[in-house]
Amino acid sequence: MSFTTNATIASFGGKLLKLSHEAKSTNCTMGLNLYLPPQAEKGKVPVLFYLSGLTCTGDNCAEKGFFQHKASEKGIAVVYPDTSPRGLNVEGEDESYDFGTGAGFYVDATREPWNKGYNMYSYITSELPSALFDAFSDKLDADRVSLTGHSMGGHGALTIFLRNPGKYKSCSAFAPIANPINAPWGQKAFKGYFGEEDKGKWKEHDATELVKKWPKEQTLDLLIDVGTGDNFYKQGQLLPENFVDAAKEAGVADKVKLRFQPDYDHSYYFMASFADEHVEYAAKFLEA
Ligand SMILES: N[C@@H](CCC(=O)N[C@@H](CS)C(=O)NCC(=O)O)C(=O)O
Repeated sequence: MSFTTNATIASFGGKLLKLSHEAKSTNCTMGLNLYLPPQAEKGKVPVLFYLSGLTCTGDNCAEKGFFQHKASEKGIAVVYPDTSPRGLNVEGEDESYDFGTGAGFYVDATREPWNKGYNMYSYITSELPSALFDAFSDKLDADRVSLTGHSMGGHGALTIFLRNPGKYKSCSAFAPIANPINAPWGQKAFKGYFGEEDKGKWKEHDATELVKKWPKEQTLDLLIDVGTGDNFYKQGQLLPENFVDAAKEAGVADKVKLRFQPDYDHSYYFMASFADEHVEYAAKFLEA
């Protein structure tokens, strides 16, 4: 599947490409940003997927997350996908900021009418990477891929990583929704996309539930930052302690690092402040 390049922007010595493509899984045209560091001019570079939070497109982090700074130095490409399908005209998709448009929650909906295109799990784990590694086969290394993300995207990064042991080199998260089945944002989304009957399905996309199933023989190394001034943390939307407690109970918490960063809020000032460290962290595993 080919991409249209809508803009090419110089950034930290590399190029930020504003791309769009027709996606089958989401049933619409999807926009995204791809940052190619200068090293991609000479050969394949590893790839870091940054999954965004509620209301975002691929632009928010590309413009103000400052991941390109360290990615350029380390020679890592960064993919900034969108957060949902757009313009499907599903009734109710634009009624609230935390469900529907901009709020795909990185799941494949099973409930009508959302299953017509709210399939962000398949899009992020399969269709988008296949299309990118095909179209940029001389620049992107399909065997070295890591995940990071913020809030709903932190939930996406953690759950996609935990559901696919061995597929990704590393995972980190900023203020992730770490136990969505026990938080208002997650409950609203899972009720809408899966319905209320099958709570087993909810658990399949809950990081705190998934970590209990992580294979003990495989080291679980995660970096999670949460700001103490984050109102969504204070409101119980994120619940990172539940995740760490579950990892401890499952005996896999040795390398799960949860850091509370004093005073930081939920905004991109927070991501920009720690972006270098998260790229540095991914670089270790990506051998970049
Ligand atoms: N609009 C929501 C907040 C949504 C929100 O904070 N979204 C975060 C991700 S969960 C974000 O990154 N927003 C876009 C931005 O700050 O650029 C509200 O008013 O409560």
